[in-house]
This record gives sequence, C-alpha cells and structure tokens, in this order.
Amino acid sequence: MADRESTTAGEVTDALNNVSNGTAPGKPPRDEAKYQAARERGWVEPQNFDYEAAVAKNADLVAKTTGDEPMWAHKSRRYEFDQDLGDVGPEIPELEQELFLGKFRMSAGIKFNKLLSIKVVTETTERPDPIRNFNDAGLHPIVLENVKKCGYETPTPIQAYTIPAVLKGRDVIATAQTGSGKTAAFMIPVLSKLMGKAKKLAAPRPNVAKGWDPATDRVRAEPLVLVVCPTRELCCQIFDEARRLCYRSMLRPACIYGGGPVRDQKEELMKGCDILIATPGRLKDFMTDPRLLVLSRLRFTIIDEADEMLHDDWEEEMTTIMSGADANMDAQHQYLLFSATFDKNMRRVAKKFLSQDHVRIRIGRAGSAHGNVKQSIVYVDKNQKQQALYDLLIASPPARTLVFVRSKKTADFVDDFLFNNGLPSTSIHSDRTQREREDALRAFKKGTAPILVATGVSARGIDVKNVMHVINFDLPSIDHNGQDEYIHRIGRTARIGNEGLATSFYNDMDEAMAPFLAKVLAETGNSIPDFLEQYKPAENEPLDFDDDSGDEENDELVTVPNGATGDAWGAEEASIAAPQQTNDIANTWGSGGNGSWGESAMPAVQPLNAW
Ligand SMILES: Nc1ncnc2c1ncn2[C@@H]1O[C@H](COP(=O)(O)OP(=O)(O)OP(=O)(O)O)[C@@H](O)[C@H]1O
Repeated sequence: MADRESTTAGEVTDALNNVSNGTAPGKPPRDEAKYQAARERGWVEPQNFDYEAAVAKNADLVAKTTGDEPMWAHKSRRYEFDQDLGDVGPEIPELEQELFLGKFRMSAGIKFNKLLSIKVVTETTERPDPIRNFNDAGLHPIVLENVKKCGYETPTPIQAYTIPAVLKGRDVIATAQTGSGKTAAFMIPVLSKLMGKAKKLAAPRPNVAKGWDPATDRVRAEPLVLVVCPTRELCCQIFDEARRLCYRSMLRPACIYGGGPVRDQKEELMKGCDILIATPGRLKDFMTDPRLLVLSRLRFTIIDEADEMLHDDWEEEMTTIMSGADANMDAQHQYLLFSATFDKNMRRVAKKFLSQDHVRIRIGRAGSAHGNVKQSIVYVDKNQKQQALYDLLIASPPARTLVFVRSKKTADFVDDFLFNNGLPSTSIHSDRTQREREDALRAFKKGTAPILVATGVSARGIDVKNVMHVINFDLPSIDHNGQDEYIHRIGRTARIGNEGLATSFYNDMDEAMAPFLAKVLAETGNSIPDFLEQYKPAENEPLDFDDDSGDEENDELVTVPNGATGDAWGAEEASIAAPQQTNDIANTWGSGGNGSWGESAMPAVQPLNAW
C-alpha cells in the first residue's frame, strides 16, 4: 500500500493551494489599488475557497489536516458513553478541550450586568422563584459541572426564571432579547431532569463507545427531547450546546437538518439518540420511517424561534411534528416555546398544546432591541450603497462584520464586489449548497473570512463570537415582518453583555420602516437622524409598538446577586458608552454625526488580531 500519510498530505497541500490562490473561475480580476488599501488597513487576505478542488481531494481530510472541525456539523464529535462503566463517564481531555475551550466560543462581555437588570414579566398561577445562582438551582451534578465548564457563572434572567419552572414540570412560553442565553435556559433544566433517569427512560442502544457496526448494532432513534428550530445553522449551534451539556453523561445528542447527507444523518440516529435537534423539513421526512425514528418516548418538545416556526409558512410541517410529538400522551410531556420576538400564533399553539398552568415569561419588551447595540441609520441612495459599504469597511478597524442584504442575487453581488476590492468576504444564503454554507460560517468564525454577506436566513439565532458590526446594506422589508427581522439581524452583535454596532443604509424606498426605526432608536437611547425626525415619537408618551405581546401583569424587577438592579429601559440604557479602552481595542472614531455614512458614531471595534 502506498504511504497514505505522505500521499494525502501532498494532495492536501494542493487542495489548500487551490483554496487560497483566489483564482476561482468566473471571478473578474481584482482592483489592485483597492486590494493594497485593504491590506494596509489591516484586513486579512481574501481567501477563495475552491470547493470542487477541495471536495475532489477529500475535503474531510483537508479539514482534519488543518485541524478544523469535521466538514459536516452533524458529524461533530460527541461524548460516547461507555455503558460498562458507572453512571458518570470518565473525562476525555481532548474532547473537553474541543467542546469547552475552543477559542471561537463566546464569553460574557463587560455589560453582562446590564443583561441582568431588566424588567421581567411572568404570568402563571404559581410563580416559580427565580434562581440566583447555578449552584443552588438543584441541578444534576454533571449538568452543573458542565455549566461551569461552559464558563456560565451567573444565570441570565431568562435562565433564572425558566430553569426552576422546567424543573418543577411546568410548560413554558418565553420571550427574551437576542443573545440572552435562551438555548441554555431550556437545555440546562431539561438535561438536568433527565440525567438521573436516563437508564430508565431511554431506549436500549448499542455501546457505541466500544465500536459500532451498522449491520448488527443499529437501533431506531427514540429521543426523549425534541428541539425544532428554523435554520440549519441554528440547528448545528443548538447541537453544539447539547454536546457540551451532555458531556460525560448517558444522554446522546444528534442533529438532522436539510442539505446535509441523509445517509450520514440516518447513521447517527441508528446509533441511538436521546436529544434530537432538527429542522422541520428533514424531521418530517425522517418521521415517515418508524424503523428509523419514533417520538413516542418524548418527554420534552421545545420549539426555538417559536414565532418563526409557528408562522403560516411552516404550518404543514409543524402540524405533522406536533401531532407526532404528541404520540406520548403522558402528562409528563412538557412543551417549551422560546423566541426573541412574539407572534400571536404562539398564544394559539400555547392554548392547544401547553398545559393550562403553563408559565409565561417575558424578559424586557418582546421584540425589543438590546441596549448594548449602538444603532446608527445613515441615508444612502440606492446607487451609492456599494461605495458606502466599501468606504465604511475600509474606514473601520478590521473586525468581524455581518452584511445583510435582501436577496440571494444581491448577496452574491456584494460578496463579489467586496472580494474583488480586496476585502475578505464570503456569503451565505439558501442557493448555496449546505457544504458551502457550513464552510462560509466556519471561515467567518475563524476569521479567515471576517466579512459575511448574508440574507435574512442567517439572522435568526446565529451566535458567533466578536461580531462587532452588523451592516444592513438593505433594510428588511416591512411586508415580510421587517420589524422582527431587523431586531434579529442587529442581535447578531452585542450578545451576552458584549457591545457592538449596527449601521443601516436607509433611503426613500425604506420609508415604510421609518416609524418603527424611529421608535427603536428612541427606546434604546440612540439618536434619531434628521431624515427620520418627522417620525420621532412624542416625548413622555409611551412607545406603542403594536406588538401584541400580551398583558403586563405581575411586573417585577430582577434583583441580581451582585446588587445591580434597575429597569433596563430606565436610566442605565439611555446612552451606550464606548467600551472601556483596553490594549485589545484599536481606537474609537467618528464624531457622533448621524446624517451620512462617513460620520456614524461607532463604538470601538475589537480588531481581528485580538483573537
Ligand atoms: N449564563 C451565561 N453566562 C455567560 N454566557 C452565557 C450564559 N448563558 C449563555 N451564554 C452564552 O451566550 C451566548 C448567547 O446565547 P444564545 O445563543 O442561547 O442566545 P439567544 O438568547 O438564544 O439569542 P437569539 O435570540 O439571538 O437566538 C452563547 O454564546 C452562550 O454560550
């Protein structure tokens, strides 16, 4: 046999050379002057991933040799529990490193305390006491240990209220702002409740830790937990959180999503699965084969981004899923609905599926923007947008930046434009293959392509460390729930107490969004530009968002353990101070003007070389 090591290493080098030489067919030649300007400004070299070359030369091997994660997110390594050992598996340091210490993992920011001081509304017959810290929350020791390994020291308000409610066996419908830790809010209590009972509740399964042969060892998946979410990227991200929180336990997570190879995903289910995270289309397909997947053991059904999932567009899928999930008529089946924005369908579904004594938790106003995002709206004519985008990026210290556009065509166009002008961009939208989508997101996370051009599809849920700037090249359309999409888009920055900037290009075609934008700017203490002055809400009058988010009964203020209190819509949020200067932060610039794109007030942006 040939020397596999050296042969494949050579192939890998070739593939990587092809990957980085920027000579993909069909790309116009780059503008050398602009290319140099971007280098001088400090932006990393644009890299053009040549998918065909990489796939032809064994893409998985390329990933392995470069120390990347596997090419398919659903194949990411999880803890395989050895059933011959006790109730808690031994540590696997290398896996632990990958799960918990990855340098691309988000950590709480300097404004974390501001997250904690926010108005909380609960509606319930018997309000569960919020937890003050994870230690006293009554969590299973393994979950508690994993929470600490994740670096979560203090529960966020949504976690403080949801964890005890779920532990007490209640159904929950919850809304909380973007980036406030909703995933852990449902995952922690659910796993904690199941962990001690996994042996009793879970279906028999092969001892995968000792090896697995599909011919003799395959079982059907009978999950105890089902998480449904709208996008493939979010599905992979929730799977990552499950991989972390299930570490050293018997509970085995898996994820299935459209675009990924069906055979591989089926194989993961055949190894047994307790926690299934799925996008609705793929789930519905797999549900048709009872030798592969049955939902009769479900103890928890969780709908993330519930307002989106319960939208009419998903009705058929969700009806099938919810009736399948209801196969377990056991009273112990809990339903949990989570979102950052609210839709009246959530209330309809709550009535149908949730128990009468369900707990409703609302942190801040449903659909509100986070005060840690410095928002700036600048007037840019349609035909000036490209130049404005280039100037804005070249004037900014290099930082991870998400550029949102309205159509797939514009995404490709803007990506090509930036790339050909020397800026390290890539793009993600639904016409790209799943492999391209995963690779684009990975390059964005790693910083090899720190500018990601995206359509709204990526707005929901994506959680990437150090996204410092969100640019709405196109504002979302009012006809397609543009208000909510705006909130989700700008929520990709300033997560979990970090700070960030959102710049939106506005012109007369966006007029329908103007009243909403003016209210959001007013609510968060951002200045309202002259061209939106006529929409400025009257002072001292309550802002009416017409958002149907429910009654304001039982308002209360969370008092956090370290003493910070207050209403996030009160004094503290009114102005977003620039972050404290540290050696990592390049500079602060901009004069605070808000009339044109050159002068937007910007908080300091963490340069790429800081990570
Ligand atoms: N208690 C905590 N302390 C510190 N970091 C946390 C805590 N809980 C969650 N995080 C981190 O906060 C980040 C945001 O969490 P998550 O993605 O669950 O937010 P979200 O509320 O679902 O946002 P979105 O509405 O945008 O989907 C994640 O990187 C997560 O690891």
